Amino acid sequence: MSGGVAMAGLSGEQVREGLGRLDGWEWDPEAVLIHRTVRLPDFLAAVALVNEVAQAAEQADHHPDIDIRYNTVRLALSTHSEGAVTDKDMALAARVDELVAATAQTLE
Ligand SMILES: C[C@H](O)[C@H](O)[C@H]1CNC2=NC(N)=NC(=O)C2=N1
Repeated sequence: MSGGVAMAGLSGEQVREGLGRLDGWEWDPEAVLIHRTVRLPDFLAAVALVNEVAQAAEQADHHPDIDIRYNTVRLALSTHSEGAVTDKDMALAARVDELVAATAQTLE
């Protein structure tokens, strides 16, 4: 094998195991992604969270699909180059969880 980090798609069991260590993420095996939805007090708070996620994404060179609807942010992670959910998705999801946990206020 040449240099670089192997980034194999995770098995269903591995994805489930990973989700057990995350907060609020769900797996969509048909869409080949994991997703989490966060509700915030208002639109600007939603945009602020997305800005923090954007910084983390740039650092990781891994980028979620992001949907903002007023105060609700849906994040989806998949490794497009692999056509699979990988450890890169799990790692960024864990980072997102930290950012959400550090957010002043989230709504149920
Ligand atoms: C060159 C660069 O590393 C790739 O294009 C990265 C960028 N961000 C990415 N993000 C996601 N979610 N999947 C990818 O396969 C991916 N590829």
